[in-house]
Amino acid sequence: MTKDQIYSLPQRRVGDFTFDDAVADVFPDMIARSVPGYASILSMIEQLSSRFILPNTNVYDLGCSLGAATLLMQPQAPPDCILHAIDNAPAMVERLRSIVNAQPPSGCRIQVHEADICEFALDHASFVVINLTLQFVPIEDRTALMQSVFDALIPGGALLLSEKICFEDPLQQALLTDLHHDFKRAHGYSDLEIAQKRTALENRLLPETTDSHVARLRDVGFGCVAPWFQCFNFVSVLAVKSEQPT
Ligand SMILES: C[S@@+](CC[C@H](N)C(=O)[O-])C[C@H]1O[C@@H](n2cnc3c(N)ncnc32)[C@H](O)[C@@H]1O
Ligand SMILES: O=C(O)C(=O)C[C@]1(C(=O)O)C=C[C@@H](O)C=C1
Repeated sequence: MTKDQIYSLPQRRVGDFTFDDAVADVFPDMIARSVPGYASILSMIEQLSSRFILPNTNVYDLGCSLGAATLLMQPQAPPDCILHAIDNAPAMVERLRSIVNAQPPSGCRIQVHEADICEFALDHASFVVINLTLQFVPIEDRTALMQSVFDALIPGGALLLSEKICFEDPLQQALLTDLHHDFKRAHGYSDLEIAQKRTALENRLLPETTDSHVARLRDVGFGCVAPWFQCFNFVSVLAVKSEQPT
């Protein structure tokens, strides 16, 4: 795994964070050392996919990057499912296509799409994952996207949403941010790397509170909305569409 050193040298002007070739090359290392609980979330996506994915349905990984979640879900999916892995970063899509093409043919089909998840038509889905990606979608577009996920799900289908979050209480915000930075330091990032990446993400990654996410998911129609995981300022929520229309 190539080590993430993108922010290790001082930059005169830190530009906005983008999912370009440099990031895609180091992404597995970057995300593992930046998101506390990332491995646990992935492992639960694998477990949840075996429960929720049903035969002859679509499964979506929205903002799939290099397909970490997609590749864990594939063995859980019956062969007549189609697993759609969608990302709008060419650097991610190109690498994921090579990874998928290098796999021995087995399990359900994976279709990799280079597309904006806000414009992609979703249909007949049993399980949808949006892992650390809604945070990069403009806030004003998030409800429409969650509505399109809800509308595409079959009754009993589920959405797994993981996000970096913020807090209304300034003391909680400061403490959890500090703990996140301690986590990064403990995983080898310097204060310079932490500070420069923070600047790069400032206008790109717009976190909301857990309450805002839960309220939005309820508003678009989910009958059961269950935050099931939190580590510092990262949360994962499972939302299930009721079997009966409400
Ligand atoms: C933090 S990464 C997601 C990590 C990945 N889901 C995982 O579990 O490893 C965010 C990804 O979302 C993609 N992305 C951001 N906005 C998007 C959009 N509007 N449409 C499609 N992909 C988007 C980025 O290109 C990036 O690959
Ligand atoms: O490094 C951070 O502070 C993060 O917020 C981590 C985060 C994310 O949550 O998406 C940011 C950018 C990279 O895609 C990987 C992880």
